[in-house]
Amino acid sequence: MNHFTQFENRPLADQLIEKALAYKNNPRMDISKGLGKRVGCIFLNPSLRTRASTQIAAMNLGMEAIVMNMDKEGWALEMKEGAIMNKGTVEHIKDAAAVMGTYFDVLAVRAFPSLVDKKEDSEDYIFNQFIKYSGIPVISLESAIRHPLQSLADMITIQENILSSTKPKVVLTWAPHIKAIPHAVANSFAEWTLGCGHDLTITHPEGYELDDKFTKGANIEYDQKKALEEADFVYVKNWSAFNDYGKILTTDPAWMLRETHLNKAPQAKVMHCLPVRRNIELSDEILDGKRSLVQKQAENRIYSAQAVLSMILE
Ligand SMILES: NCCC[C@H](NC(=O)CCC(=O)O)C(=O)O
Ligand SMILES: NC(=O)OP(=O)(O)O
Repeated sequence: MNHFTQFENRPLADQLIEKALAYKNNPRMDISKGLGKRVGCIFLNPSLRTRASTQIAAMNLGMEAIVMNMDKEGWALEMKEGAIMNKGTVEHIKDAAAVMGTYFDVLAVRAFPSLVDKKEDSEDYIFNQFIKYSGIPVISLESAIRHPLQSLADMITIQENILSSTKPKVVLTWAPHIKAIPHAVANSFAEWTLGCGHDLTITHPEGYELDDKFTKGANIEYDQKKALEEADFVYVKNWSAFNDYGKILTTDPAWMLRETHLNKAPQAKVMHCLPVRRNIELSDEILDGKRSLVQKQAENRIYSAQAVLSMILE
């Protein structure tokens, strides 16, 4: 594996899940694998889980992680080709990424979308500049359109919590939020869930259709109540509109998942990538109750990152 940016194929996903579970069982089994190697973790946006879990994963492999919060600690980066840099940006991505390529063996980058320029976001322009100019393997720590380390952790969590041998019914439900939120988590969750062969239903208010590049093969159901019937896993997430790009079309609180929504899904487990806006996206009763898998997902972020780093080191 060279870069890790998206779902590639089922055999690779299965291999990553298996590797992650082996590391979960024995986190330091490959403690010398990354000796003498460095991963640079570049954050253009805030993070708790991704930052800490990637560092722990690197440490478990004997690898050194250097974290740079570029939005606060680094020079403001210019991303535009041919820019005349007479304003706020200090250093061009060409120069900065090339330097990173000489300092690190692997680069890991978080670059959220603008939610303003649909074309640039859809091309994952900023993230791809790091690939283009660093010349080393790059891992996505959430780009404008995908969050593959989160999805890998989610697939591990689903696998650990499947009750029967039959195909689980997975439901991705939109939830209200006070801000315009990226599509990356929802896109990737759909991409990985479908890629791993699960049955996926997506429910959201009209106007919140995701890019169909990620949802082809899913059942789209606008009636949330109907969508949730007999669900085994319910993934709760807000995203802003994709068609009317970056807009908030509704904040209808009826879409916030509560226990009563799950009357017809007694076995349903509830997932969220965190951070979660309590009692806006998801109710306390669900987050603090028996259905919640959110802490297990967060824990699995370590092993998802460790499996990916390990495979890149090979
Ligand atoms: N990495 C996990 C989620 C990151 C981001 N959430 C946020 O920006 C939440 C911000 C807030 O709640 O104010 C998202 O959904 O893509
Ligand atoms: N789930 C997730 O990516 O969390 P952070 O934004 O805290 O890294």
